[in-house]
Amino acid sequence: MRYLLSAPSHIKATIQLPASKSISNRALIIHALSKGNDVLSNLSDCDDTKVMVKALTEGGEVIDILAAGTAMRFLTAYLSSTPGTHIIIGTERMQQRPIQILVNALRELGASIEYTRNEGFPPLRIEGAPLAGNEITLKGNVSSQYISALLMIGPILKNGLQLRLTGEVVSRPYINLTLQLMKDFGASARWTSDQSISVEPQPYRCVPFTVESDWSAASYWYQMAVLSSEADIELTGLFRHSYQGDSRGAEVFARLGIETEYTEEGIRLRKNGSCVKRLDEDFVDIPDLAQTFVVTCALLDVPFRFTGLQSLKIKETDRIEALKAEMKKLGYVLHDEDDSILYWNGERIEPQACPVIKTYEDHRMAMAFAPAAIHYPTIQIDEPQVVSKSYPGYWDDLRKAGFVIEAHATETSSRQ
Ligand SMILES: O=C(O)C1=C[C@@H](OP(=O)(O)O)[C@@H](O)[C@H](O)C1
Ligand SMILES: C=C(OP(=O)(O)O)C(=O)O
Repeated sequence: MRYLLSAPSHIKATIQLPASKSISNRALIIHALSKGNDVLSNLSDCDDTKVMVKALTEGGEVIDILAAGTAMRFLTAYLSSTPGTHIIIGTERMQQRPIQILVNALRELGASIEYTRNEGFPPLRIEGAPLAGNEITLKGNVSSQYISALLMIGPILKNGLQLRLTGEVVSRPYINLTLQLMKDFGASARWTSDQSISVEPQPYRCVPFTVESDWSAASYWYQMAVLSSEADIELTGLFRHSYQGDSRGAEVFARLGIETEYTEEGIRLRKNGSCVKRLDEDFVDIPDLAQTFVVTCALLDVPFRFTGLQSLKIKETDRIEALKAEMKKLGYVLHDEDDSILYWNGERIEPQACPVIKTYEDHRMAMAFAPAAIHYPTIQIDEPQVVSKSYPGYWDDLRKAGFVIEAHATETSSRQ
């Protein structure tokens, strides 16, 4: 299936954003480890959280986490440290996303984990048992999810846990998010230096907890606000003092002319028309916003150089290659360097007359390219259902904001 999108001439909407999947999935693991009955409110209803809920409530010998990186990594640590034998599987892409750094660290703690297919990649066969804590050294420059996964089991390990991270730590705000949630649930965990974290062997306490809305999802609404000639958008469920690193998106969008006003319910976006001439930004802390800003800057005709993108190659798809290929369809020639930098100096070619944007089973390709309909009225988004990984209501929310969405069957979808 494909969606042909027609954007409204001006956007006025109040949108209840989905809950953060990163917070939901951490709260679920910690809640399971705290063995209490307190309620988690506003859990996400996205695919990545649904698979986590199912794994923790139904268990079962084979656990399929589909495309959820957080579920794969967090459950690997959780299942290793709790009794029971499980095989954890995922999509074809998940079988190409590395997990060796986490598996090796868990094995050092005494975990019993086997690769059932390819060394270093899921699926995994895990025999869970209580683990004893230790001091572990691991790479911090591949995925922060390995570190978050280990940290969350830290309080239940006999001697707690000391982690020493090597290399440039990527996605550091996600590690801080983990530490913050652990503290909210009564754990004692903290950075002891720039590259070391210590967790005390002190059990979690179960507390009622409300999940904040998703700041990564908010970024697509900022994008619509900045690309459209007039916009009045309110996003509800975001907190003024957010735990989420992607709330920094508000500061970056301020440089493109969007002001953020905090309200009782969330935030309101206003255009002020002042925009930088070029944007240079390091994305090492905010990798999930890279697609949003690549599409936005190009369409605003703002040349850019984005660094710190080294984790993009191992996400839902190789996002560096996907961005280059799909932006070319819209007439923008992007360049990459060292697998970690994307830049655009203003180079243009003739855009395709009716571009069909491939989404590569990556929700963020669909969500970041949809706002481009404001400038490209013939744009189509292929396999739009991919958004359910983090934001199942995305297309309904676009309709609410005045977009008209026409579904077209494609050969593959009409055969299904
Ligand atoms: O811990 C998390 O919730 C996440 C960490 C980041 O991954 P990496 O640490 O692999 O960069 C981010 O891209 C992902 O969407 C969610
Ligand atoms: C990278 C992402 O997710 P994950 O790694 O959890 O699959 C994402 O949501 O952009």
